[in-house]
Amino acid sequence: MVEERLNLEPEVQEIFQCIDNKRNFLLSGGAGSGKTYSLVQVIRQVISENPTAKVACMTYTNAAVKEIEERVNHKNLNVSTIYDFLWDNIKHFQKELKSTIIALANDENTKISIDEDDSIPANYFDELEKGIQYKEFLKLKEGIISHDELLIIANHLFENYPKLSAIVKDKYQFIFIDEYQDTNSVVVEILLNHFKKSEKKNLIGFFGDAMQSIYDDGIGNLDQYKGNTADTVKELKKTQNRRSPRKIINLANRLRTDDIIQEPSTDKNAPNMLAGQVKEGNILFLHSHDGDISAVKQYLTANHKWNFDDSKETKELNLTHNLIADKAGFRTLMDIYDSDPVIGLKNDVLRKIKDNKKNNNPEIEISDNDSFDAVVDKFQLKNRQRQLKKDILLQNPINVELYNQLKDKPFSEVRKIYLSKDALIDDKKQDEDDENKKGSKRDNLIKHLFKIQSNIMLYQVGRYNEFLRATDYKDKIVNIAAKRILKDNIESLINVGDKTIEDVIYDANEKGICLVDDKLKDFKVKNEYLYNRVKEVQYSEFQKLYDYLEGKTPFSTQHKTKGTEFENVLVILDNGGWNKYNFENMFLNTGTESVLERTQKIFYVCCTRTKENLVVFYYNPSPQVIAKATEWFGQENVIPV
Ligand SMILES: Nc1ncnc2c1ncn2[C@@H]1O[C@H](COP(=O)(O)OP(=O)(O)OP(=O)(O)O)[C@@H](O)[C@H]1O
Repeated sequence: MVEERLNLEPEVQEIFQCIDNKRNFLLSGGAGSGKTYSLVQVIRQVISENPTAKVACMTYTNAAVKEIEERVNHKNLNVSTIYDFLWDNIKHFQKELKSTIIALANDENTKISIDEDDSIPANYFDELEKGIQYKEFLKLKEGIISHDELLIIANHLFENYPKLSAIVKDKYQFIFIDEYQDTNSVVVEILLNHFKKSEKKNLIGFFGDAMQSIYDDGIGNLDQYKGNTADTVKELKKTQNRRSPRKIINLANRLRTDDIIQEPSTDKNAPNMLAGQVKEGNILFLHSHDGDISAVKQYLTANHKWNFDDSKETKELNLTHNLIADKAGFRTLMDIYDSDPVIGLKNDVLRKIKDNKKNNNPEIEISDNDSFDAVVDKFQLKNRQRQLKKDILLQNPINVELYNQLKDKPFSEVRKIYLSKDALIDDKKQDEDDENKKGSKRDNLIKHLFKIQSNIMLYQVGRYNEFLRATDYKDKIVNIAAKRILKDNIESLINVGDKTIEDVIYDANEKGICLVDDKLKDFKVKNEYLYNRVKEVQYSEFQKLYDYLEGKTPFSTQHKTKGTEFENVLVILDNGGWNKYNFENMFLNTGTESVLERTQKIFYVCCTRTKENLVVFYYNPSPQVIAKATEWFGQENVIPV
């Protein structure tokens, strides 16, 4: 055996046995078992043993990307998201890409469709200047594909052109996938089935935990690929836990629904050990009849010395961004992007048009000259109480103002207005330097505001060199006088008081700190309605959103917390009529199988983030829920607030 391997964890040594035998493998382990840690060890050792081999590593969470990039920085390692990996490997095959898209668009059984009356001719994309592109939005007519199409197209390409698999296998002798459970099944199909169409050899390793598959489009588990023969995936299991104290590990073991039972690690230096002993930790189940979470936080601050200002070590986990918007102070912006009433009515009309088509109902004629208002009147949409939706909408004076902005515009224009909260709260960072990488779904207005705020923040915290690199002012600092002007300018920008977003955009532009660029100008023209709404909001509200997305508040959604760990974790269980989650049913182990499973998994993910203290808050639990909580948390730990 290679000598250095003897210093590695036993499971990592087993992985190298698989590698020696050219077997694809899966490292499974509960939360905190150190899978990410093992992944890093594997990458390092692979690079050390194969100095000329290229290694691809795909992962999801920012935390994991950061951890991997920080710990293994090597020219032969390529860390990326799965989407970027696929795109990087197919983008040069433009001829195949074009014919694949056209074939898929002409096939009625696929989701790829180009909005044309006739079937798509083979030369449809021949004139594209930039060829097929991959961006955060979809415009198939112009050859732009997005997320969902990328998967379908890549799957088709790898299935039909074995040379593609050969090229990727030649390029990367090792491909590792972190958090495999949330990988789309198409990706696994490409890697494990289509790759076989080429004789070339490479090795694929998966890392993850089936109990932490929390996205519906993920594969969930690799059960159909696991096995003991050479062409299957060999599963190796980690059972030790290095993150959490004993009480958390015991609770987590109860929550798991598979056969993995964790035990504290035997490693005396593990983070969950103190003087050679595993820490005990604390678990509490708090409940109240009024659902007042500030009372819960006061209780924890007063009785357990929690500090909610310490956003690095103390987190309150809520199910959705919407539940956080009020607490973190960005409600107006959230409402603009997520629940605009006029765009809601427009979407209802579009849905009705689609339904009519599907059900072969008589179509309502819409002419090119029809205004939005005329179309709304033609449809006469009603709510469940048989009241006209338009009338209900116009009862509110604010809505009247919004409606008036759009009512006389052509329907053909209004129908294209698309608002999504992803454009506001997507927390994937945009790497401005890398044009090929599809980054954040944030729109160009929000990206511009982020740029302004980053400038302000860098200056405020004294990171002057980074500030000078980031600000648009950088070219003009030729002497001390110029420096002084810059200082005055940024300082006057920092005092945003009750200025609106538009005031600050103009200020930052005038003072040369962050110039209004073409992207923003273009955004204003193309998204006039949205821009007009956002520009009126106070800039200080955007600052609160910025802090939230940068992890500087105590709040996180339950999904985004995957892969992270904190000293103190407060999990808010809200039974607010979700159709996909039901916490009562989870405690009672009843209800629809898929909802139960989804809820069990998200709860498992939340509880296992804890390095020290876990508190679960449940609003108005039934006696049965209390009984179960007593069994899980212990009588003394179930406390009314
Ligand atoms: N061999 C090791 N030696 C020292 N510390 C380790 C080791 N393995 C893991 N750790 C530490 O234990 C903690 C949990 O590890 P890690 O985050 O890799 O777990 P994970 O299995 O990826 O968890 P999750 O499934 O929750 O993402 C981390 O703080 C990590 O740094």
